[in-house]
Amino acid sequence: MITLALSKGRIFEETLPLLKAAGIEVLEDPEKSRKLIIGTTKPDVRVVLVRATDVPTYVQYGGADLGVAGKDVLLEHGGQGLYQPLDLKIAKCRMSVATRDDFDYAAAVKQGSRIRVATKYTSCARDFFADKGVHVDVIKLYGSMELAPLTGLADAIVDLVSTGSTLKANHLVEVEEIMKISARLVVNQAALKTKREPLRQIIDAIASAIPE
Ligand SMILES: Nc1ncnc2c1ncn2[C@@H]1O[C@H](COP(=O)(O)OP(=O)(O)OP(=O)(O)O)[C@@H](O)[C@H]1O
Ligand SMILES: O=P(O)(O)OC[C@H]1O[C@H](OP(=O)(O)OP(=O)(O)O)[C@H](O)[C@@H]1O
Repeated sequence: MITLALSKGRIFEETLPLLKAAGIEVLEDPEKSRKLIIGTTKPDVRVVLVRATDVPTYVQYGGADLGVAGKDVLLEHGGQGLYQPLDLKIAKCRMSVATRDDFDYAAAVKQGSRIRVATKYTSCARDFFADKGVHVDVIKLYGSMELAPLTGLADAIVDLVSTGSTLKANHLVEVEEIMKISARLVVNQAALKTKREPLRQIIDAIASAIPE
């Protein structure tokens, strides 16, 4: 049995066409069912539904043989025990710094002031500002980062941006891009040895279906 870990929502939706190219079709719609284990048209392949941030953990410890996770999630996890053979080029966005539109970020950075940064991505944020030589206090949040500068909790946030409409709706502006983000295929390193052939077949078929 091959177990694939996916998160509901955009990762699931955008992975479906890649799986289809590998001859794998999921038998149930996770938005309509409460099931966490879903069968596929391949009797020896099943999908487990986990939180996006839990995908690397499931694959690292062998709860799943492979999975799909955003680069953001993988960087925060650390990637230990994971083989990352493919950039799937799906769930594309960028990780950026954003502030209130009336906050002078350039001046704060230039003056060497200490900046308070709220984010779910504490490790990426720390690395980014350390490289720039900017002193920051990082505050860990689990969601609704946009609220932090509006309530005075922080001067800036590090969050994902795609169309920019979430920032705009909250009177925030993107002041610096940290990195481009897309989802990766991750594979358990031990499974790659014990289930070499079936995993190779899936990886190769997915590779040939990756969008340009
Ligand atoms: N607006 C976006 N556009 C494109 N891709 C995105 C966007 N937001 C997030 N992503 C990518 O999709 C992945 C999954 O995001 P999703 O919103 O489905 O889960 P989440 O709510 O962040 O996770 P969790 O449920 O663990 O909090 C992210 O890790 C990121 O790589
Ligand atoms: O630039 P935009 O196109 O507005 O996208 C950016 C938003 O997308 C993500 O949230 P998501 O929509 O996944 O909601 P979530 O908070 O449930 O993760 C991210 O956390 C931003 O808030």
